[in-house]
Amino acid sequence: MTSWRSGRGFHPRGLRQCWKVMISVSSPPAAMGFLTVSSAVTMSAPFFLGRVIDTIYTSGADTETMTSSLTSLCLMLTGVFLCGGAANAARVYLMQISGQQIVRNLRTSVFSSILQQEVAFFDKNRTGELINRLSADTAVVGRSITDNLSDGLRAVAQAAAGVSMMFYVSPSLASFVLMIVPPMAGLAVVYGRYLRSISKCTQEALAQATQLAEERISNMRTVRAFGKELSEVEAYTQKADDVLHLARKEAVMRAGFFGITGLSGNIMILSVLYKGGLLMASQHMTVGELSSFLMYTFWVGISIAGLSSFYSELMKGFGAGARLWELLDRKPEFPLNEGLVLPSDQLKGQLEFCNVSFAYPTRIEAPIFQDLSVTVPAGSIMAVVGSSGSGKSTLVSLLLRLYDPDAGIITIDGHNIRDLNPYWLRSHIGTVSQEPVLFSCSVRENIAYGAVDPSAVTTEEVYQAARVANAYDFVQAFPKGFDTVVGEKGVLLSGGQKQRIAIARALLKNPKILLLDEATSALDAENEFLVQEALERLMEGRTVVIIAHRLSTIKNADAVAVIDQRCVAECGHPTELLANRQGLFRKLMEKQAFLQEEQQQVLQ
Ligand SMILES: Nc1ncnc2c1ncn2[C@@H]1O[C@H](COP(=O)(O)OP(=O)(O)OP(=O)(O)O)[C@@H](O)[C@H]1O
Repeated sequence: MTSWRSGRGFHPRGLRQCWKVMISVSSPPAAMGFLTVSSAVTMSAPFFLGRVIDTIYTSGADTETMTSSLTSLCLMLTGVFLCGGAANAARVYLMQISGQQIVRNLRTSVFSSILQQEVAFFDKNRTGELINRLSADTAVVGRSITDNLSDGLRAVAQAAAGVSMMFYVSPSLASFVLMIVPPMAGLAVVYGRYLRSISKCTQEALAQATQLAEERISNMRTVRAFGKELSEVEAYTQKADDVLHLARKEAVMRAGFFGITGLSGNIMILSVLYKGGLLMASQHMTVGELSSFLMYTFWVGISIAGLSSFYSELMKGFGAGARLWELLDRKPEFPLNEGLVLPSDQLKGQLEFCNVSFAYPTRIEAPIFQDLSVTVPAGSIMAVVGSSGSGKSTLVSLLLRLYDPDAGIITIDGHNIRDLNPYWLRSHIGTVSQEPVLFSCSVRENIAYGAVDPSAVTTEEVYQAARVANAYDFVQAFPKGFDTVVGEKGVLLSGGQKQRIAIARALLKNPKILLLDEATSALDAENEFLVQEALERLMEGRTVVIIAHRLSTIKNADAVAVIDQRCVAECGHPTELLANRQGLFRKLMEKQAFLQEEQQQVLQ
């Protein structure tokens, strides 16, 4: 965990982001108006109340004059107070609404910023941490610049008005009493800095706890299978203890700070009574003026306490916000929607890797490819084979431009994919992975997800894609048909069913290029036949790169690329490669045939 002492002064980037968030909402100007009215009313009250007291004292025995002055003053004050109450209610309402708008804008900006980042960013940042930033950090920042801001501004306005009125009523008493303000302000700054750094550490500790919980809950089946529930609770408790430890430190500081501010407030009142009493005795102050002054002292004391709390909340927000500003300011390595857009109807789909070298950014010391070259002619099927970990899936990731090669280029119809608009590029590439990911929504929505604009997809188009993918019958057999919700990651479906929904999704996209990762896990004979048939229909008329695990798929390919030692070791028609007895492909196939034979024997 980072040290809580690491906090520094205001960061201009934080202030800039804060300002952007603030100006993204519309109601603050009106709220400011109501704030001014309600503060003016509140701060005029002590002055008029002093007048009422002086009226009572100076009218002597003339009860009639006193009654009429008192009545008119009280009626006027009631009217002013009513206006003040209404203005205050309007201020609170508008600030609450602005607050919610700010949190909403902050959340959508952070979510959008996360989704714009390149895939390598997600290799380095853990999901739980990002979710924590989106939910917890935005809430802390939002609270600190919204609910808190309204009360803080009110405190500023009231403290300023109160101090001015104190000088107006008695300049000498005001100068005496306000000597306490500079040391208190110094204390508040020190306290604020402490809070900001500790808040940053608290958010980091919370993020680690969320990360652990998120990972374990989403992989609950594994936790259960290994019987690790208790040890996982223990691990989570340790993370929660880290948060508690920081909260204790914050509580000690908070207690000290608020104890000192409370004491200072009382000392201020006592000083006013002492010095004011002396001024009254020397006829330099009336009883009404002393009463007004005392009330202003109260208000200023309350406002200063409000200001300290505003400042400390703001500092907590800055602490939590440090991680958010980083994310909001982060520019993705490659923008999603810039670059060349080719006429889609002229796209043929020829793929070429030219001397590609690549290492994952998180493991630059272990290159996956070195000078890898291979060509996939338009409309052909290229099967990619190789031992586990040789880089077959990496090849697919590079084609999708999830990562950029460190050297060499990848082209589509002769165009370097780095020059192409990534949205356009991906709209022409369909993928079906080994374990297709479905979202927790209906089958219909999952299939329509493949289209550029899912809302424009008709029911008939969804049905047609499902029919071609051999998914229509089993989906219709569900009680809610295509409206059946498939559960998180499609957990309510079997492996073969998920595959066929994913094929329907790819069909709806109608891509020119298809990247397939054949399922390694054995499906039952019927499912395998249905999936295979659906895949064959999907592949028709497209350029296909398939990470192949089955002999049948490999035999039907136009060419096979064998990946070994970080490059394409052999490439050619499967029968040609099989003919080479010393070849790598032949050895791989012999191994696979041997494994299949063993499998058959076990089944018999
Ligand atoms: N995101 C990543 N960050 C760092 N290294 C990775 C990442 N993804 C894969 N690797 C590493 O890259 C190498 C190639 O992985 P890849 O998944 O491409 O192999 P594969 O041939 O598809 O394997 P398999 O047949 O087992 O699926 C492996 O050593 C793997 O550990």
